[in-house]
Amino acid sequence: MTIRETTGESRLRALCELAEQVRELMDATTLTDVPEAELTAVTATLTEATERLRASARAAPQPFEFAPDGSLRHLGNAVTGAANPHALPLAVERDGAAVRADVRFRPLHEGPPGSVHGGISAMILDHLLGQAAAAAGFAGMTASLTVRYLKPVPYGAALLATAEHTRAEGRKSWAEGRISTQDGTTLVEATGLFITPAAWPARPPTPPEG
Ligand SMILES: CCCCCCCC(=O)SCCNC(=O)CCNC(=O)[C@H](O)C(C)(C)COP(=O)(O)OP(=O)(O)OC[C@H]1O[C@@H](n2cnc3c(N)ncnc32)[C@H](O)[C@@H]1OP(=O)(O)O
Repeated sequence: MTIRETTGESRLRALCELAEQVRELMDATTLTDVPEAELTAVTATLTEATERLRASARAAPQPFEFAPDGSLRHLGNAVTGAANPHALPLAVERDGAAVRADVRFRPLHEGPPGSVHGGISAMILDHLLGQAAAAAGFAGMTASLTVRYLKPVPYGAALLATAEHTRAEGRKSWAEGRISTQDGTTLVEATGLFITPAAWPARPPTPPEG
């Protein structure tokens, strides 16, 4: 894992604003019902905007880096990274070896008509379980993830995702978590095995919040 010094905060803010606008664009694209000519015109505008962004490009998304307050962050992460339009972004809060995040999926995440794609739920839980393991001091890579889909996950509703570290054995560590409604009904639950690669330090740096 390469950790670099803080990038210019003003530029990063602009990058995060761009990513947020792209999320808005993705939502609008998913739901738009404008006439075909308008679709064609917007596509031309976006093609031009895409080329402007590609005028200068990095080889990889924003890396792990230290924020001005000293915390570690990963703005390029697909789940939590504010500079990555793919991310919700999930804002993860930590309480000891447990973590929680408010989640509101969007029509963009549709799998079966009217509900969220199972792979999207699994991605959120994978990340959250990984953060729970890391919060307990056992940061690692997902070796396996078992997901049980109990009820369809709606989009548009305020949901809660929680996870906690359960046990560790050498470099292996286990966590479990779930996505629930605000009234506590579990919709999806998961257990995961995380392995700290032998090459990593024994107790790697605390992972970024959110
Ligand atoms: C901090 C923010 C949270 C981030 C959360 C998001 C996490 C992710 O999405 S990570 C991305 C997805 N995961 C990956 O890409 C992982 C790819 N796999 C790997 O890199 C490696 O296989 C890795 C690191 C998991 C294990 O490799 P390595 O350390 O060489 O394992 P190895 O030495 O062979 O085995 C160690 C132990 O784990 C066990 N093990 C290894 N792989 C697995 C597996 N897939 N399933 C079950 N057990 C396994 C072995 O049997 C062994 O057990 P024991 O010690 O009891 O004999």
